[in-house]
Amino acid sequence: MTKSIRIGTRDSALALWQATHVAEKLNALGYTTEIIAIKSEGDIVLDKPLYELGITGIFTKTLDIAMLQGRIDIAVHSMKDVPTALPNGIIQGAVLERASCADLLVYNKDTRFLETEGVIATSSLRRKAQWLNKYPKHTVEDLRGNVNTRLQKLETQGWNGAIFAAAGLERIHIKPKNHLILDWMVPAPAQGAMMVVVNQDDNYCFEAVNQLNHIETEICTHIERQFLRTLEGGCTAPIAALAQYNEADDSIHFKGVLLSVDGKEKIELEKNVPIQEWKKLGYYSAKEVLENGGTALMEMIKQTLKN
Ligand SMILES: NCc1[nH]cc(CCC(=O)O)c1CC(=O)O
Repeated sequence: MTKSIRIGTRDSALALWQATHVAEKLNALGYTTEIIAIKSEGDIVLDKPLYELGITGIFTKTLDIAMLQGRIDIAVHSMKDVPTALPNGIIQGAVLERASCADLLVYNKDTRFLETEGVIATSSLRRKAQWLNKYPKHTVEDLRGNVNTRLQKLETQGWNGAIFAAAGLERIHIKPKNHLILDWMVPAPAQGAMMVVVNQDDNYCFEAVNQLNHIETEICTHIERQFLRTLEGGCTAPIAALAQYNEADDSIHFKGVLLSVDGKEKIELEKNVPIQEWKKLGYYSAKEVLENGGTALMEMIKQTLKN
């Protein structure tokens, strides 16, 4: 029996690229596919920073509903936008091989402002906190919308620059001349990876998409998301994490960071462990951060974000 696999996606250029990428891979395996673009509320509600809306799954909510209603069979997400707890009835079918996980600064004129004072734009708590930690004299302004909207605003607003995920720009073939890879900034958990989700009891689609799973990326993103979930306990906070597999000695290198919203406080952790310990690495790393002042810092973050 063959059926056409209906691939749900948001309708931004980046999301459509990602869905098409998955469709092509499934087609190459002999599956028939169809892309269904659905407008997500994440693109519509723009009058408040996302964290103020108190919704962690703002980018994924609409597709989750469409899937639970049977309007689509699978959904393709930027994995960093997927809440660590999936809705009931929806499971992870595949994690695709990670592209670049780096953040990059697109600047307006030149980078001389880095040495002095400057204004950069981002809506990400993680990017803002890390930026202010490194450049305490700078100001960070809020900037939301999809990648194209954000680039347009950068041209007109008089900011010195704005921060983007390298993977997002690469996928839609945007290569701003004025850019700087922020190699010191720790990425969001699962940045640069894509997740395909399926209905829990849809064996046909699970079997199809699971063939696209990249085990190394699955393990590394599992560690990063477990770190996030253990630290946050359901609230949003400036958290960064990166796990990297080292083939030479079959080990995982992990880096995790928790910062205050103003970037003044930072708790960092870095470790190298044998691959065999991957399953609980995110959990133990988060516990270590919590014990080293992280519990108090999380409390402070909650208070700050309430106002
Ligand atoms: N929240 C928006 C979002 N979600 C995923 C990406 C880019 C692709 C990725 O990081 O996997 C972006 C854009 C950005 O952060 O600049």
